[in-house]
Amino acid sequence: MPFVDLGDVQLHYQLDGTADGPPLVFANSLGTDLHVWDLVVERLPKELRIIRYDLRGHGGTPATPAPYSMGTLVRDAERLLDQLQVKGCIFVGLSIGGMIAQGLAIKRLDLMRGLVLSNTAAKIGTAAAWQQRIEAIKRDGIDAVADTIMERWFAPAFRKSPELSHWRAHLLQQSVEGYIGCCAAIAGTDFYTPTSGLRLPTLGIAGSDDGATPADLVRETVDLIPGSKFELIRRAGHIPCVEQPEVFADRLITFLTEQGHI
Ligand SMILES: O=C(O)CC1=CCC(=O)O1
Repeated sequence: MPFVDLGDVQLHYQLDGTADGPPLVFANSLGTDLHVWDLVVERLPKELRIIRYDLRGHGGTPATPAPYSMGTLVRDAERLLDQLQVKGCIFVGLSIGGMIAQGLAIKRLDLMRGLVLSNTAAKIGTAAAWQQRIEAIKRDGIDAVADTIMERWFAPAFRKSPELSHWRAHLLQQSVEGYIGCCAAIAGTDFYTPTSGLRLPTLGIAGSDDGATPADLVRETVDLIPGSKFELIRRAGHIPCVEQPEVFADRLITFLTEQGHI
């Protein structure tokens, strides 16, 4: 279980692949951890240096007191990459992880040679809706909103599969403090203007049945970056790396190949 010491928190990460290979970094979504990438990572070329980490208050990274700002979450990613001496990575972010990816590219373009923005946007939802979710969870726990979240995460067919209970339990394992801390960071983020100034190779990925960041919203953000590519994954909701890992890995490998990263 490797950690980097960020001062106020020990950030948990995992390495796969080849230590001196081209770096590929993954940031998870709200209510998940680095295992959300398991089914994709196992399909990727072993020559890559694959770095996955757990957002603050998720998985093996302890929670610090909520609320968090997006600046803090971006700094966590920045310090991880600096401490691991990563330069020229392709950074893959899912949902809030994709907001962190945008924030890091805006702040430290020198760390990156490409972005993969999966099921994310420059702005997700409204501050009022996130505040309502924070209050509901403080009052009744994550369990009270878990069924609604499953509808946002997964397409109807997947919701009938036995795997649903695994991902519901996965959500409930996350720290309440970490979860509401990250909700506050999303509530306070609008990257529309700075993201439209980004100039780097970008792949956007959306799910046809995404109940949290609909495909049109993802496309609107990805289109802010000139030359970006967009892929729609059918029969997938908000977490296509879990629902359609073969397709997700295939689209990612194609992008990595086009960029000369593998
Ligand atoms: O739980 C949701 O609504 C889905 C989501 C929004 C941001 C994120 O990371 O997950």
